Amino acid sequence: MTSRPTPYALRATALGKRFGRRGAWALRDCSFRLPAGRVCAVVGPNGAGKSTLLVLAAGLTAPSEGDVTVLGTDPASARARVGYVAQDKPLYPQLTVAETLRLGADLNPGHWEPSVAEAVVRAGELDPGARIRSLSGGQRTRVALALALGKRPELLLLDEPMADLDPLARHELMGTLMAQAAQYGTTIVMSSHVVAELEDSCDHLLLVGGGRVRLAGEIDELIEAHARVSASAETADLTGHTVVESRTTGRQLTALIRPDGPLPAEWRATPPTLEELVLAHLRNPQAAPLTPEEPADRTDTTMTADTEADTNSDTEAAA
Ligand SMILES: Nc1ncnc2c1ncn2[C@@H]1O[C@H](COP(=O)(O)OP(=O)(O)OP(=O)(O)O)[C@@H](O)[C@H]1O
Repeated sequence: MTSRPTPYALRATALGKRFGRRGAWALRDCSFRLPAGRVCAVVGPNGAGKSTLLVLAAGLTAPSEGDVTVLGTDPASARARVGYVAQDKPLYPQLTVAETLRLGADLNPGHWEPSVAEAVVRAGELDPGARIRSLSGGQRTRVALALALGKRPELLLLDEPMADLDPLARHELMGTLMAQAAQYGTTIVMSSHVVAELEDSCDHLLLVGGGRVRLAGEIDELIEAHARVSASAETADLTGHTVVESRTTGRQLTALIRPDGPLPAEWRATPPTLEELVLAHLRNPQAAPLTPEEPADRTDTTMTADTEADTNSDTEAAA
């Protein structure tokens, strides 16, 4: 299988999903572009639409409106090149660990790397003969990640992958994911509620709130676009700047803003941490979103004819 490099691993345009004809929108008017090779954090409150976005990207459900392009093609055609680990890590409980990995090999002919999957399982000291039903939640997560990584995907979609792992396992598996991204240029998209944990490993952010994208872009650029300021409440005037959050305590005004030009020298301004940036936007859902402009060219649809849908795509259980 050959394909020309695609500039975007994921691209959503006015993407929306509602469950049932009269159901509420789980995701709406969602537009963003994720360049290939990035490690992207998807954050947002419970029910924000993070899992829905990943399910749409994995091609397991169809959008109600708009569209999503995965590795330059439609999600169903990209499935053989995508690893997806769902939040509840579905696996076959009656299979052993070794049988599960063999199933991964059977479902991914031509692009299965047994040594990668086996190394992930071995690092958790899992008995290959143990049945999945006998494993703890964290151990199942490890097997699900082994399946996804063994597939040597170009894009990994991980829904809260670290949620039930102990701190050591988190550290070790995050290291494995980062090594995979660095060595093979794998794009990783992972949802998480632990923002502080993402700061060192992720370079791109998607903040979803109320079913919409609130922040999207490179983390460095998003941080650079904001400032934490403190100034005299009597004289400071925030007019003209985009105010995400502001608070007055006594004579002191503190705010998180998106400056529109140079700030007065007497203001104290520091860049926010990723956690401060995310929390300020979550606390203030009315704050103006910051997402990249849509470029004029749409150069991500560059697949060659030999990248047709792979009919050997995996089952939901072993995706
Ligand atoms: N299969 C479904 N049928 C009906 N409603 C659904 C379905 N899946 C999700 N929803 C609804 O869509 C909205 C977004 O849910 P989603 O699971 O995408 O949020 P999330 O950001 O992943 O939340 P969490 O952080 O709690 O995992 C919620 O209101 C949820 O109830």
